[in-house]
Amino acid sequence: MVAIANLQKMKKVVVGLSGGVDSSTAAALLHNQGYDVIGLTLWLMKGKGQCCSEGMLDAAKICEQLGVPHHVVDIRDVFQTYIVDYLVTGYSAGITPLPCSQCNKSVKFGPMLHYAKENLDCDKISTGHYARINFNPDTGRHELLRALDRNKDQTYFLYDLEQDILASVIFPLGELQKTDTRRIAAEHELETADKPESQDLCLVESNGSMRAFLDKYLAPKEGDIVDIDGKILGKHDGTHHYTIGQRKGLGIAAAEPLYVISIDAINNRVVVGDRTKATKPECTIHRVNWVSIAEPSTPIRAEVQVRYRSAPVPVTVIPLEGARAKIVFDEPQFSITPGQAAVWYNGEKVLGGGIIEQFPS
Ligand SMILES: Nc1ncnc2c1ncn2[C@@H]1O[C@H](COP(=O)(O)OP(=O)(O)OP(=O)(O)O)[C@@H](O)[C@H]1O
Repeated sequence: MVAIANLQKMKKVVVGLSGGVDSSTAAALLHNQGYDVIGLTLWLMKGKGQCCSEGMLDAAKICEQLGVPHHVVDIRDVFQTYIVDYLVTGYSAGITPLPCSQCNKSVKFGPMLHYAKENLDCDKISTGHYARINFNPDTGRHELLRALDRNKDQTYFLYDLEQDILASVIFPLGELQKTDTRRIAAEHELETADKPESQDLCLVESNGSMRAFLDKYLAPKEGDIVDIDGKILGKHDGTHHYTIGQRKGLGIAAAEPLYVISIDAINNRVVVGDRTKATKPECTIHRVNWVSIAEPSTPIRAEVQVRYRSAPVPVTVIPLEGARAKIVFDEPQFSITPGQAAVWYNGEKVLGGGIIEQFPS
């Protein structure tokens, strides 16, 4: 009897439902596999209104279709602190923060697992992310691997998940192509089967643009656009409207294309220069999380991605004290942006990642 009770407990899973096709299909697949599925929708954004309630309603419909319970948890305050405040503080300090990895760690997976354990006596959670997890018995670590659908792979946003979370997560879509997901959703006649893709950044989706979102929190503040020698070339209306490597929207006529090469929020200046000035041979990383391997004691070779859609490039990663690392690129790289994540891989395996630090001025 004890063994059967344990088996039943093992099979329970809380599935994070956004109301989109990916999480709906993840729930349907787990339900088919005999899991005792419980749907959970996190209410994330303040003032988002209809868009959020549509997601919750669609999630509720999926749970009704599958005949499983649906819970909604209000964590708008957590989202406000970890995402909205984080973005506003970061942009005002002259960096370009990446909210998604932070959202996954602190807003989604952490609170979901906490709620599942505390309220539902359940220690497994699942989402519709495209990624894979493999337990390596030799190292005792849960490895994070790229999705088989490389175009949908979301490991860049998941590098910050720690071992205790990875041990509790199931990614049912990691081995599927997106076309398979749509087909399975249609076969199950899921309400969400034909729902359009959501945008990469939910805040942008609900505000029209990142600029519109930031303008709600940060007042315009006119300042100078200067070259590397401090010569004034134009005016800007707030350093938070700019990002490293940006070329469009500078409003400066010049013989050669100019790019943002640094953002000096303290002196309210945006510094521009030609493309060569926007390349860097190395950068330092903080808040490093080693994922599939333990922190090494010596430098390692890897391929790093410095933006979600950027191609991985060969590097040496040098571990530093205090959850930091230095990355030395084999070839200098364009547009290394403080605040964005650098995630390093060995083939399909995520070795580690962290946040790019500001460059010394
Ligand atoms: N508000 C939410 N509540 C619970 N889980 C969520 C929520 N938003 C996202 N998730 C989970 O995180 C996963 C990835 O979210 P993302 O925002 O990247 O959406 P997506 O890839 O378009 O997936 P979907 O099609 O399910 O919306 C979702 O598949 C879902 O499992």
